[in-house]
Amino acid sequence: MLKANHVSKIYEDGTKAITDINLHVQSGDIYGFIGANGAGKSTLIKSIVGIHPFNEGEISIDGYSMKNDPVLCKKRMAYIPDTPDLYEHLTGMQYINFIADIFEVNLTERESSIEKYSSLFEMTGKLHHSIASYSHGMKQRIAIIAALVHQPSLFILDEPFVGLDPTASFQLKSLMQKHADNGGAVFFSTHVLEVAQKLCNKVAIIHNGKLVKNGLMEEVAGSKTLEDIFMEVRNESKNMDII
Ligand SMILES: Nc1ncnc2c1ncn2[C@@H]1O[C@H](COP(=O)(O)OP(=O)(O)OP(=O)(O)O)[C@@H](O)[C@H]1O
Repeated sequence: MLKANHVSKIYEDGTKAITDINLHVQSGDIYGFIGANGAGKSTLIKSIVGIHPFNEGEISIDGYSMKNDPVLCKKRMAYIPDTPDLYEHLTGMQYINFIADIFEVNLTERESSIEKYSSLFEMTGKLHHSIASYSHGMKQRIAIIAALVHQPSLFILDEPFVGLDPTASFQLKSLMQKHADNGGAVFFSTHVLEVAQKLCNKVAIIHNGKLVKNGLMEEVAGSKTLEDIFMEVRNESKNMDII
C-alpha cells in the first residue's frame, strides 16, 4: 500500500533530517513509527503525504508515485497532523464539507461518513459551532472526521493521541484496528510506546534520521518492552558517540 525506497530529505538550511529510509506498509498493517524528539518522524511523514519534497528515493501509494501522481496518491490516504491547522472562522461542518468538496465526495457518501465519525467522536451536537470555539481536543476530532470523509484506505497520523481525552483515544484506537482488520492500513508516529506495543503489528524506530529497527513487533521487541528496545537504541548511540 505504502512503499518508501531509499528516501532522504535535506532541508534548505542543510539539515540532513532523514537518510535512506526503506519502509513497506501493507494492507492489514498498523505500523508504529517511534523515535526521539528531532529524530525525523514528522519529516518522513510530511514527505509521504506530499507536504514537502524529498531529495532522494521514491515514495509510492498503491503503486502510484508521490512525485509523478501526487493527487492519485493523496486520494488514497488520510493525513492527520500533530497540530491541525484549521480555518477557525468556519464551523466544524463547514470545514468537513470544504474537505469533502476538495476530495469530490458525493453527498450520500459524505452524509454517511460525517454521521458515522461525528457520532463516534461525540461531535454531532457541536458540528455547527465555530472552530474558534473548540478546545484543542475538539479541533483534533474535527481534523480526524474531515480526514476520513473520503474513505481513504491508508491512514497516516502524526502523534494522534496527544490532546485526545481517554474516550476519543479509545475510539481512535478501535477505529484504527477495525480499519486494518477490513484491509486498510495505518502508519502513525507516537511517543506513547505502550500504545504502540499493544496496537501495532509492525514498528519502525528512527534514530538521527536513520531507521535502526524495522519489522514485525514480535521480532523487533521479542520478549522485551518497546521502551527497553528504545532505551537500548539510545544507549548504543551514546556509547558510539563516546568511542
Ligand atoms: N523546516 C525545517 N527546516 C530545517 N530543519 C528542520 C525543519 N523541520 C525539521 N527540521 C530538523 O529536522 C530534524 C528532524 O525533525 P522532525 O521534525 O522530523 O523530528 P521528529 O522526530 O518529528 O521530532 P518530534 O518528536 O520532536 O516531533 C531535526 O533536526 C529538526 O531540527
